[in-house]
Amino acid sequence: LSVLKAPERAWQQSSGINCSLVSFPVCRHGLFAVGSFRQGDFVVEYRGDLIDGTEAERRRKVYHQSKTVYIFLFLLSILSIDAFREDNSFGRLVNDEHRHPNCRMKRIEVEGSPHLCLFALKDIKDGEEITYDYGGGDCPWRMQVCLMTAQYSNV
Ligand SMILES: C[S@@+](CC[C@H](N)C(=O)[O-])C[C@H]1O[C@@H](n2cnc3c(N)ncnc32)[C@H](O)[C@@H]1O
Repeated sequence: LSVLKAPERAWQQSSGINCSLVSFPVCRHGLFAVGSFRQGDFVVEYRGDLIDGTEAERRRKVYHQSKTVYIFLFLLSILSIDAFREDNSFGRLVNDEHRHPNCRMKRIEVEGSPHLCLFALKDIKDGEEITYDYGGGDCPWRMQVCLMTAQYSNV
């Protein structure tokens, strides 16, 4: 495997996570704020294997479709974080919201290693779901929302 050097995680563990997990019937889990965040705050890291584009492509081919969604490409797809593993980290459980996300994914460098982290785009209240825009690509659940909206608009 062409897995790159494992990122330094100590800083994340010491930063405290003010989030909790909630389960849904449709999309399984989501992450919710425990306490509030201010605009610009660090919220959670998207943790997983740091891999290169070739390895990401290889994994896409061998994974079940439900797992490929955890491969987050960045730096023009040169690198990826693959969060397929159920490791009790919270970042991998954040759901997509392309219209009104409250967080944004940013790449930061820690001691020379890239990390993907969610930062608050606006103030987030206690109990609010943490979301970000997954970006382009096929997201079937977005289509379902559109269909529901279309049905309502015909009423
Ligand atoms: C990175 S995971 C997010 C966490 C996921 N809900 C879970 O329980 O593991 C991405 C998957 O979550 C689901 N998902 C994410 N955003 C969603 C949304 N807005 N509506 C419905 N399902 C969503 C989809 O099944 C998607 O493949």
